[in-house]
Amino acid sequence: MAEIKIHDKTFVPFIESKDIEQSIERMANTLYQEYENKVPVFIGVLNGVIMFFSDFLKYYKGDCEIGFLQLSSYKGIQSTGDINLLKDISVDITNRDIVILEDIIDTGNTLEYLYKLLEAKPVNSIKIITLFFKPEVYTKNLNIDLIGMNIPNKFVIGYGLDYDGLGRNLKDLYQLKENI
Ligand SMILES: O=P(O)(O)OC[C@H]1O[C@H](OP(=O)(O)OP(=O)(O)O)[C@H](O)[C@@H]1O
Ligand code: HPA
Repeated sequence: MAEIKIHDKTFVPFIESKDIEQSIERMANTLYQEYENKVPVFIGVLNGVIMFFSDFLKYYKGDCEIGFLQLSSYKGIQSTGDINLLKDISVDITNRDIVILEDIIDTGNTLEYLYKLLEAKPVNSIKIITLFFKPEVYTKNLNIDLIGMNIPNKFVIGYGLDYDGLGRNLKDLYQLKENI
């Protein structure tokens, strides 16, 4: 894996896809044990979740349904703190057991918005899971039910995550070089 340049920034290899997938397999098995006799609805938070969502489903052994919503708040490598709901939840979740899948929880601003959005919905239960988590910068007290990997506070791209629109199609995760 070599360094790559995207827009004005250089990124270095950080986590290989095979290690990411191992972590996802563990997450899928953990959830399967919890929902064995239920049919959960997995809701992906677009856009960043695309690869995680798809790989997670491949490893999940039970019956499940899916849906999506789309939120956006980043400009460059910074959270604007201003969350835009670009697409509301695409399926009826009334009385359902829902699991929200996030690709990354960083400041927690998006998670806080999600909690407020979901509070108003008549669901049976809610779990929030994330593939990547940055514990050093997470500022909220909100519960995260399952975390795939803790990562340091450095901007990452690849495996669905972007820097100003680019980099989502990289299969491995890369880290901003200037921060090292
Ligand atoms: O914890 P936070 O600091 O709020 O960051 C996490 C959020 O940021 C990214 O979304 P983004 O707004 O970049 O939209 P995208 O998924 O379309 O890239 C990511 O997919 C999370 O939803
Ligand atoms: N990379 C890409 N998108 C993000 C990040 C990150 O490190 N944190 C929050 N959204």
